[in-house]
Amino acid sequence: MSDVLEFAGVGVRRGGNVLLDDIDWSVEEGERWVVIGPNGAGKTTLLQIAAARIHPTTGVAGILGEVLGTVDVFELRPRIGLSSAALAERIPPEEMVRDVVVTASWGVTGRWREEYDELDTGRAEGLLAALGVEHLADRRYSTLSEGERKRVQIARALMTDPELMLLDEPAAGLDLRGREDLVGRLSVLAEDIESPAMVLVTHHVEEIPPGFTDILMLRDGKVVAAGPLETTLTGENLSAAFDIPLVVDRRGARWSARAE
Ligand SMILES: Nc1ncnc2c1ncn2[C@@H]1O[C@H](COP(=O)(O)OP(=O)(O)OP(=O)(O)O)[C@@H](O)[C@H]1O
Repeated sequence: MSDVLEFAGVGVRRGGNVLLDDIDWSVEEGERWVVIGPNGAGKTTLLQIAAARIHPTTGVAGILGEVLGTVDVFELRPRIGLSSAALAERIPPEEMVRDVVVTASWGVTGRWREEYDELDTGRAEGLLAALGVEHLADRRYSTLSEGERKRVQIARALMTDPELMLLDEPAAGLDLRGREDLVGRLSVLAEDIESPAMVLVTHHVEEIPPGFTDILMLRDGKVVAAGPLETTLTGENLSAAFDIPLVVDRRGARWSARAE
């Protein structure tokens, strides 16, 4: 079994809808994957399985050497760092930024009566510094800009020193400067061999940080293409994923796409 993720025939159904259909996918240690596809393709559903938040209806999902359904998810989840809009919505607006990060070590959002030792608080502050937002540690989360919030969410996802890092549309809602700043920071993380395996969901190839290695393209819950970025991120594959003729360009380690 693959070290990080090993999906075999994974499918998800809700009511009469097929959200994911027969997905085979494996992620090895050290890999950094982009998951791309149009609205409704199944990207978030796929990430929710990888995060051990939902179970597949069919097939087998291996996560960090365990098989989902045969393992206590509460032991598995701290090994996975997750940053998503759904998780961000659960952060209490009045929470102090430092606490938004430190509470990840208990797997909760919202500080209550837990005791955190200096080591935890020190780690949270170090992660805020690594993301360039240490000066915001004593601010309330609700007072941050969207770009600042995104960076705090990533610091939180790293708090438990995860073996797998999942980022669902981290650049959504950011302006150009915010996007470029975030892409640069994610690139530093991606190029660090100490970083966990990473999976980043996006709609835009412009948001792929340098250092990412592979891409999975989804459409209508199915895999259109999967493999190394250099050979898989082609106009032909992206056109098939988005169902319009697209041209893909690469300049250095950055990608762009436009209609043909
Ligand atoms: N509980 C549910 N019941 C029925 N359909 C659902 C349910 N949850 C999601 N879906 C549908 O499944 C499809 C895939 O959803 P998902 O959120 O995984 O797509 P996505 O690729 O992340 O989309 P987006 O890019 O818009 O965020 C969508 O058509 C969505 O409406």
